[in-house]
Amino acid sequence: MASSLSYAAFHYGSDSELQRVGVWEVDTVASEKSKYWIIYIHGGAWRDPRIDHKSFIPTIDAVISSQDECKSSISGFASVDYRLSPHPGFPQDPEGTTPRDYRNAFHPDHIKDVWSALRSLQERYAFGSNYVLLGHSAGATLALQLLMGSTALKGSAPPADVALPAAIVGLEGIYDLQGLVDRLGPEYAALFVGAFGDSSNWSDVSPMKFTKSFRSAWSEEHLVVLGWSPEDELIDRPEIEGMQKVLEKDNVNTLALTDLSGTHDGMWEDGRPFAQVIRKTLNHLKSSGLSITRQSSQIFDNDEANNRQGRQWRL
Ligand SMILES: N[C@@H](CC(=O)c1ccccc1NC=O)C(=O)O
Repeated sequence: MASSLSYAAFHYGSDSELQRVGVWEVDTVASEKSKYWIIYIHGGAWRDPRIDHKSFIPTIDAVISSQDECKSSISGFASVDYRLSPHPGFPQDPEGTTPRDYRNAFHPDHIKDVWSALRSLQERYAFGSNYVLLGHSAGATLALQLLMGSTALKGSAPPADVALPAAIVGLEGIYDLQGLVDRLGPEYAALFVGAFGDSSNWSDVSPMKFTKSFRSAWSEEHLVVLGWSPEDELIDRPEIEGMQKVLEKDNVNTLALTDLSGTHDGMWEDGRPFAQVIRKTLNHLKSSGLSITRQSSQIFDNDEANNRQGRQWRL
């Protein structure tokens, strides 16, 4: 399992204990063009201290224990931690907490950390753009924010020396903060205020509200995969379909996989649903001529309304 791979964690910054990445090497010597690193950004609404880089382990296990030959296209796995905002359910005593352990991040700290983590990984392993970047929930927001450049960095220029990925995979992603609050209720606003301040700041950080082109920063070889499960009790279908429309308007190669199974957090806890998405993404990258493909399932075999009962996250 992941324990059969060599694991190491290193820090890419010194302000916070959370400025670290975990790395599981598979075959990092071969730098063949056809091999990819698989890099994960966890979710937890920018604030949940219970979710960290190790939440990627079940997915790694599911990939390496499968018989699928996609394993031979993987150089290694990495999973990014980043500074978190305060969580009201897990208050910290500012007096008794060291600055390194104090969770008081505020936008753009989270996305700046993701850029720094990628730079550090690229310096160490020299994989350039040969990587697939997956993000779950708030991690999917962060992954797509890389394509938004200075808009998602409060006006600062993104680092010029960091290569963008060959593919971005958004899983159960948050793409429009205001839209989620409007559709699903004011509890969602509480998740976003701690990270971004009041709603006047939300459109700049919401990928679905990006007014420039998602294609302009990106090379010819590129792909966005949007994964979603109808059993997700926290993020609804319009969130994924809305993002898909924006990407397609910008002529981004987009693959929507809306028939995954599992609940919002159950998917990474299980690992197999995300492993399946990784397999499909690698196969898609390998297949020639990345033409725009749609694979959205139109089959509503789950009663979404039932799954929406008690839309409540665990505090
Ligand atoms: N467990 C989180 C909530 C959370 O992660 C979440 C809730 C609703 C919609 C998306 C969420 N996470 C995305 O990263 C918390 O307690 O803050």
